[in-house]
Amino acid sequence: MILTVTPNPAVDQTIEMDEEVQADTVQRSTDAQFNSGGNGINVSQFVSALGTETVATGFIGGFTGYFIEQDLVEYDVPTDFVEVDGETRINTTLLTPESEYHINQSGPSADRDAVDELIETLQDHDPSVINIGGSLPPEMDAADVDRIASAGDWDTALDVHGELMIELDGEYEYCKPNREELTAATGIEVETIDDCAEAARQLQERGYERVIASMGGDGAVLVTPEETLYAPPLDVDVVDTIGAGDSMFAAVLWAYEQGWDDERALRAGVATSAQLVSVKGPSVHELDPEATMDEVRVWSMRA
Ligand SMILES: Nc1ncnc2c1ncn2[C@@H]1O[C@H](COP(=O)(O)OP(=O)(O)O)[C@@H](O)[C@H]1O
Ligand SMILES: O=P(O)(O)OC[C@H]1O[C@](O)(COP(=O)(O)O)[C@@H](O)[C@@H]1O
Repeated sequence: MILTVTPNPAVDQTIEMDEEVQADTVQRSTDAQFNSGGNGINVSQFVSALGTETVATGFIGGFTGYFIEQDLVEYDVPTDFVEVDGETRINTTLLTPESEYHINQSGPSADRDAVDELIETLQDHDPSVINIGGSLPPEMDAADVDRIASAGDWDTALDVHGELMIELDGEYEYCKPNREELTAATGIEVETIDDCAEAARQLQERGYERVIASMGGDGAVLVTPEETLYAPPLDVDVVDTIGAGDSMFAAVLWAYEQGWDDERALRAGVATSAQLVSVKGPSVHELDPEATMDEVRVWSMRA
């Protein structure tokens, strides 16, 4: 079972406007919606859409935390969050004709006792894989992440900020940095596929067994202990790329969970993310990588 840990979940509020933002005047939105968010939660939604068992955990609080629990019922995602004081954050995205504005709150604190309670929750579920995704709340640090990863007989998959990736001391089975995270973790400006492979290999040397490094519309590189693979994206009409990386990671973990090899896991990740970017928003109830994964081309790169 793939269990996800979202240390700092969010209610994502998306507001659309048909004009640019101006100071000192009241403006009106044309559309607005709320979704539950945070990388781990997104991964659980995609794992569920792939038809596999999952549980979403992490820290929640207040009415916004309640919203997330209720919203996940809609997606058939069982939850087992640890409650903390304060309100789960609201992250606001403002879409105007010319620009996107993002304001992410810091969220309520999670102290050592809360992390201990979370570890007990994970142990009760006995997952085969845990996915830890997104930023850390106030008071939680890299040592807490190492502690969670080593508290059970599970594989740990990470999708956290690049700066945090290099503060960790534990051994991790999977990570999925995007371009910015690769640069933050290694200092390498990722422009070419070779840059991406080099940055991913450097991360692997720091204790990440398999690195799934994604480059948006330029595809993805998978570095394993044996080889380096590259796959370009599928040629699809892109509606938006919200949740692309989370859908890719969910599918790769899902594929490994089924015993698939590296090449098939990468194909599944590329096919699933292509399906997601072809529809509006990150909310899907069903994903079917097997319908298109044979169209994904995979090259072996020289190590
Ligand atoms: N414009 C695009 N066209 C086709 N596929 C895309 C596009 N953007 C993203 N993808 C797919 O989603 C994967 C993850 O996207 P990326 O933007 O790198 O992740 P993140 O959301 O973590 O930043 C890519 O490797 C690719 O397979
Ligand atoms: O934890 P952070 O870095 O503040 O980011 C949280 C935000 O990232 C998201 O998980 C989206 O992730 P992506 O930017 O990778 O698509 C939102 O749902 C959430 O509001």
